Amino acid sequence: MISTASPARPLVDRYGRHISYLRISVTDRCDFRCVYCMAEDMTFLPKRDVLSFEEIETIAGAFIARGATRIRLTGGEPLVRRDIMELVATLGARIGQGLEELTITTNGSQLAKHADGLAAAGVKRINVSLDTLDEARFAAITRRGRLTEVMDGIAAAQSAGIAIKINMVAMRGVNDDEIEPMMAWAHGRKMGLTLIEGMPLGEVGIDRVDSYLPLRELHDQLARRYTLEKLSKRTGGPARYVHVAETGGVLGFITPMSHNFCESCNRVRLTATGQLFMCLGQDDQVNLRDALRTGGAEALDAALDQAMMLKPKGHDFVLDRSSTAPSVARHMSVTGG
Ligand SMILES: Nc1nc2c(ncn2[C@@H]2O[C@H](COP(=O)(O)OP(=O)(O)OP(=O)(O)O)[C@@H](O)[C@H]2O)c(=O)[nH]1
Ligand SMILES: C[S@@+](CC[C@H](N)C(=O)[O-])C[C@H]1O[C@@H](n2cnc3c(N)ncnc32)[C@H](O)[C@@H]1O
Ligand code: SF4
Ligand code: SF4
Repeated sequence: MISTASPARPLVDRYGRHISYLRISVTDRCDFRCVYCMAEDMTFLPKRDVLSFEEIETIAGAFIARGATRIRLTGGEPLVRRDIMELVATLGARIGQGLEELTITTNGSQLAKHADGLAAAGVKRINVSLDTLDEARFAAITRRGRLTEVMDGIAAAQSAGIAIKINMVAMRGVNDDEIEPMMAWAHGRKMGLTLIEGMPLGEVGIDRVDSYLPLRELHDQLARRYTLEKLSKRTGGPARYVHVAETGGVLGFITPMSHNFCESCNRVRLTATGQLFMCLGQDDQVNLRDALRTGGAEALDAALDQAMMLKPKGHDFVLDRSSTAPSVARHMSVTGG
């Protein structure tokens, strides 16, 4: 059951930033092992510690009561969690009752079977992660995935009327030769494309320094070949968008490494086991599962206040040869990106 008992006090951190966006990692498990996200051998969170759907709904309800208007389900791969559509349906029922948007970030592998259910629950747009259009390269980057399944998933979501943004982690020497083809492909199918700079989280399968591609540089290169018109459009996320006159599509840039966007941060992240991380790039956390299990709605509300006091100003990502360890030890799959 979703709690509505909390007082309607907005969530504002020490720096005056309003937190209106909750990202929920429903599982840290995944059917892929993308080289920039996970290691080949991963130790996952113990299943017994994972929040039940009822607990996730209660926590989501507490956020909505405190002014959160957007929820994104992520992971790991959110669509591999058993019975995930039950959670999607319950959260979707909150749309229009405080919640303005429910969405999901997915690798697309299970999308074909869930696209209609997502649309029926009120999901209007989703982000699908795809770094290449080449089958062999796709298999190498994901270490597991089959490109045709993702393509089928994308087609099913489009048929269900869901708008799609493609997320592509841009990596020098891995997929940088595919940026223009990916843009033509996505824009030709009425999908947005957002390029992402790799972030140093967790020990993984690539050399992050060698593969780092500064997107400012890339933007300037593209600007010599295309007419890039800056858009004021913001989704509440860190991406900056341009309209590409030649393709008629939208291109986004997420640049945590080359341009820090933390001053306008509006989000926090709940892990599958109920830890609330206040920043993707820091370790500050509050245990909402313990608060909920031991103290109920009141303790949960107090834990949200504590979280606002602990939210850091921003990340301290470092990417150079002098720092061999990743800036943050946990993998992206724990907090869901
Ligand atoms: N550093 C940083 N990166 C983020 C943040 N939010 C999302 N990202 C990264 O952006 C990439 C795309 O994330 P998505 O889950 O698709 O979300 P989004 O692009 O914020 O989605 P929109 O709501 O459509 O703007 C991932 O690699 C995330 O790790 C953030 O607050 N800080
Ligand atoms: C962690 S995944 C979780 C959701 C889903 N499994 C997917 O891949 O879309 C969320 C996003 O984070 C991105 N990501 C993962 N590791 C990253 C890293 N180290 N740096 C930048 N983006 C990363 C992925 O490409 C994906 O777009
Ligand atoms: S990026 Fe997404 S699909 Fe790839 S390993 Fe991480 S969680 Fe799985
Ligand atoms: S790095 Fe942290 S503070 Fe910066 S935008 Fe991301 S979550 Fe917010």
